[in-house]
Amino acid sequence: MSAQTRSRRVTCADIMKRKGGEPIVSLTAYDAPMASILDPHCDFLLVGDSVGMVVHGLPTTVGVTLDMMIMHGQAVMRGAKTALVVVDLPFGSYEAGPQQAFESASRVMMETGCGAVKIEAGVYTADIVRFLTDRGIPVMAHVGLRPQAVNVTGGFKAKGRSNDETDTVLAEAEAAEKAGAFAMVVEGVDEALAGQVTNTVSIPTIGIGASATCDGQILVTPDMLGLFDWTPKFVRRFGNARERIDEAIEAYAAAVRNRTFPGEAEVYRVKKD
Ligand SMILES: Nc1nc(=O)c2c([nH]1)NC[C@@H]1CN(c3ccc(C(=O)N[C@@H](CCC(=O)O)C(=O)O)cc3)CN21
Ligand SMILES: CC(C)C(=O)C(=O)O
Ligand SMILES: [Mg+2]
Repeated sequence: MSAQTRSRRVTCADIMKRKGGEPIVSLTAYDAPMASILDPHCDFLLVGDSVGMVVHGLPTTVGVTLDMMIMHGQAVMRGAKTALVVVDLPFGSYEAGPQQAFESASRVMMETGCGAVKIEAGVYTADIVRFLTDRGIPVMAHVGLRPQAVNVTGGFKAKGRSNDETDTVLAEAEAAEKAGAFAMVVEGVDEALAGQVTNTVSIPTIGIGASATCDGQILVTPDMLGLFDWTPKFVRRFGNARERIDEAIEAYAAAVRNRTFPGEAEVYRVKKD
């Protein structure tokens, strides 16, 4: 199913079928109006825990709560008509084990109506992925650079710098696939390693900073729109939202100051009865 011609919502099975086929297009979404703009262009929308950084101004994703994810998930579901919606499980809501993960993931599914959840997968999360999948919750894994582990890894560093690191990422990917994940995000890994992961697993890989070897791509929407000054290596700015917004605000401020706003067309002249 290609974008724009869809008569029903994209499913996890649709995404799985795209392995090795037409690249999967995805972006992050956090609110209803933006979701409605992204929807016709994307196969799936991710309600990423990056919301903490790009919407709430937190320094990392570690402070994001399950309630925040549910509230943004609900908003995105109201705007996204046909794209699959995937919601990130935030830090602290699944790592304790399958039971905790099921409680969090089932709340997300029930309260938002989204189609799948995503977890940052270490090898240890295989049990969690299996437990959720067996009980009706589709899981997207997230391997490589795992932002929720920033306090252990000491920074957002690309993976693949040593054989050890390469083996770990491959092991994470294979564990997630075997445990029943329907797709996986591969973040911040060396191009050769991304190709190795994509060739090894039978489920689609969605890259972010992981080269064109992946089966699809994702970016943080405000990054690709050019809303921020920061540009890590993997981001391409497809727009210049910051300048466009700045121009509009500047024009508004000038119009207020010189009293040309509100103008003739923008005032109420109501008849008295
Ligand atoms: N706005 C935003 N965009 C993202 O892509 C994003 C978030 N927030 N928050 C959650 C994670 C964190 N991510 C990040 C954050 C920083 C770098 C970064 O600074 N990378 C450097 C160093 C890379 C290296 O030396 O290995 C770079 O220059 O790319 C990478 C990924 C990706 N995710
Ligand atoms: C960068 C993507 C994959 C993500 O996990 C997020 O936006 O939180
Ligand atoms: Mg995330």
